[in-house]
Order: sequence, then C-alpha cells, then structure tokens
Amino acid sequence: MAYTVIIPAAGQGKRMNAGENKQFLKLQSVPLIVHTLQLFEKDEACEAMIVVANKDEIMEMKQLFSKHGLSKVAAIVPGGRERQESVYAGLLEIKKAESVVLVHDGARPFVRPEEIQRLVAEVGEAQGAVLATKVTDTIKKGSREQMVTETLAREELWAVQTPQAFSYKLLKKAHDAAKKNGFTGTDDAGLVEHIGGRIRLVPGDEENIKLTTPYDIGIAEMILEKRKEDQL
Ligand SMILES: Nc1ccn([C@@H]2O[C@H](COP(=O)(O)OP(=O)(O)OP(=O)(O)O)[C@@H](O)[C@H]2O)c(=O)n1
Ligand SMILES: C[C@](O)(CO)[C@H](O)COP(=O)(O)O
Repeated sequence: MAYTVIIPAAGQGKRMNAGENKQFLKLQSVPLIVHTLQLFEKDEACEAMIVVANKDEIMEMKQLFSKHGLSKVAAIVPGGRERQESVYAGLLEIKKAESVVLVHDGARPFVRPEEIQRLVAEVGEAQGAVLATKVTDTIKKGSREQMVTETLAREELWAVQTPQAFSYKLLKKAHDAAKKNGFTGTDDAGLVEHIGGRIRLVPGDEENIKLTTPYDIGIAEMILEKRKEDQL
C-alpha cells in the first residue's frame, strides 16, 4: 500500500553530545539522516517524504538531499520544541486526506522494507500500527526516592519503535485533540490511544535502533558492517 512518510529530524541530539544535531553525524562517511532517507527512497510504496528540520538547518539538509539524489523529499518544514510539535508540522503539509501516513524518526536508519510492508498492512480507518519488540529485561516501576513500587508483567511489555503507521484522518484527529487538550505523548501511537484508537503491535527487529547516546554509534557501525557483508 502506498504511503507518505513524515521524518522528524528537528531535535538537538543533546544525549548524543556530538556538538551538532546528531542527524549530521557520519556513519561510514554518510550522514545519519541520509541513511534513514535512503531506506524510503528505495521503497517503491513510499510516495513522498516530508522532513521536519530545525529552521537554521533546512538549507544544509536541502543541499545534502540533493547531493545524495533523494528525489522523494517533497518538503522540508521547520519543526517545534518537542517531537510531537515537529510531527504535527509535518502532518500539516499533507494535503491528501485519503493517505496512509508513516512517522519515522530521522535517528533510526535500520528499518527493513519487509518490516514496513508488514506494518502498513495493519493500518485501518480506526487502527494504527507500530513496530515493536518484546522486552527481555525485567521492568520495574520506581519512586522518586528510587525504591521499587511495582514489577510489571513482562509477557505484556513491548518496546515500541518507529515507523508508526496510521490513516491520515486518524493521526490528524489524534494530534488535533492532543493540541487542544494539552496532552503530550512520547510517540504518535500514544496520541491515538488517548482518543480511544486501536494500535496493532507488529513484531519488529532489535536492529531498528534509535541512535540516542554515543554508545549507539558503535552499534550502528557494527550493523552497517554486518549488512555490507550479508550483501557480498
Ligand atoms: N523537537 C524535536 C525533537 C526531536 N525530533 C526528532 O525526533 C526523533 C527522535 O528524537 P530523539 O532521539 O530524542 O532526538 P533528539 O531530540 O535530537 O535527542 P535529545 O533528546 O537527546 O536531544 C529524532 O529524529 C529527532 O530529530 C524532532 O523532530 N523535533
Ligand atoms: C517515538 C519513539 O522513537 C518510540 O520509541 C520514542 O518514543 C522517541 O523518544 P525520544 O525521547 O523523543 O527519542
């Protein structure tokens, strides 16, 4: 099924501590954001990419995308203070109300086309879908004083990734409601859940990491190396 993808890349990358937005960090000589966009450039089902960038980084991104032949970038729009505001800014660029919309972090360069396909197949008018993996650690809740208050039932716990996929109408309704009610979620599915929408958990892959801290750079280099060898 054809889709448009919104790629939020307007963060600061504070936890990466790279002295610049982590989107420009080079992995095997190619900037992180370019790795991510190349995934969708190659996916036939992707009709358009809407990139959300920091206002003063738009020009640099534009030049990068042109240098790397990323022809599906339909718009680069300025983001907001929080990820949620950035996604909303991207959503406002979509004019076709019948579209399927994916939201995918600029900082996740390893999602595979077959995962995207499985995800999109689960989208309905009133149902979104997220890629996720079962957690392998035991997860506990803690108080401010760092005392355990509860051990959660692991068989019910999933670590949620992006892409997350929705009908345009459902995602727009969820973002409009969140804006109106001052609700903030840590992902887009959370906003849909907040208005009573259903979200399907689609088993993903643990390689689909989000580059968040310097530790993740080593893992990313390893994954890239492994994928290169797999192609030989
Ligand atoms: N105001 C924001 C904040 C985040 N993002 C994007 O959302 C994705 C996931 O966010 P995260 O990994 O937290 O990135 P940063 O916000 O850049 O990192 P940090 O929180 O460490 O500053 C990233 O691609 C990031 O660029 C965004 O578009 N707009
Ligand atoms: C959307 C997300 O990547 C799903 O795991 C995550 O919630 C983003 O969190 P961040 O703190 O904005 O990186």
